[in-house]
Amino acid sequence: MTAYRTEIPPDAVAPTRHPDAPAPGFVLPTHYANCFGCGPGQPHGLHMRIVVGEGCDLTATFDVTEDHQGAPGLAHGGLLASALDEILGMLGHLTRMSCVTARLETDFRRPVPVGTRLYLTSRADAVAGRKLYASGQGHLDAPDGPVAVRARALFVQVGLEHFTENGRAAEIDAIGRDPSLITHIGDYTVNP
Ligand SMILES: CCCCC/C=C\C/C=C\C/C=C\C/C=C\CCCC(=O)SCCNC(=O)CCNC(=O)[C@H](O)C(C)(C)COP(=O)(O)OP(=O)(O)OC[C@H]1O[C@@H](n2cnc3c(N)ncnc32)[C@H](O)[C@@H]1OP(=O)(O)O
Repeated sequence: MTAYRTEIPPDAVAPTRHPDAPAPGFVLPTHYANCFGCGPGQPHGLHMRIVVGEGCDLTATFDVTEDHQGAPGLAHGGLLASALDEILGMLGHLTRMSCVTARLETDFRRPVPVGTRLYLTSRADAVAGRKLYASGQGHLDAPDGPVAVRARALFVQVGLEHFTENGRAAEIDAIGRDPSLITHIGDYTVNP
């Protein structure tokens, strides 16, 4: 079995913000209405609202509630990793790469109490062919608050067939009936 790593390879280049990437301040639309991370149609989801930054970077806030507990009054680590996965994966909107998470490394540096507002950031660090390397973190209660969680990730660009060939037929068929359930990379209105 391959021992995978997330180190940026020597042939990687700096990520390029696509000329048609949304402007700083733009709130990215959900990529799938039933996504656990950002979908409005997902009652148990995180409902993250992700905002485009000045470079190849994004920000979001995430309010930790009693629904997110792992230990009494503290956030579940896997759930915090999910929030980071979401804001990292959405970087593909800036580089115009439709990606899935191949690897996600998370450091939990401080406990995150219920009632915390986490200020999340992500940025694209490098691109090597289909591979997008990214990093992100979550600050406690203020954009410059203490770092509670941080992550490094590798995303791999995939075609539409990744979803159509692997997703359950019921959900794929539902998109066929209602294409507004998904937003493809680049398929949004910047100035509605
Ligand atoms: C009609 C329906 C359409 C629906 C579409 C709707 C929306 C989607 C569009 C955009 C998404 C937008 C935003 C995303 C927002 C949120 C983020 C959430 C994202 C997720 O939550 S997504 C779920 C979890 N995710 C998976 O479910 C992936 C399962 N997985 C696979 O599907 C394959 O594993 C895949 C595709 C990753 C690779 O497979 P593959 O066959 O295409 O390519 P291959 O294996 O050759 O890897 C290529 C190069 O990556 C290196 N590599 C691969 N894996 C590595 C690892 N772990 N560590 C280090 N390096 C790794 C290789 O070493 C090689 O490197 P090299 O080229 O240098 O040799």
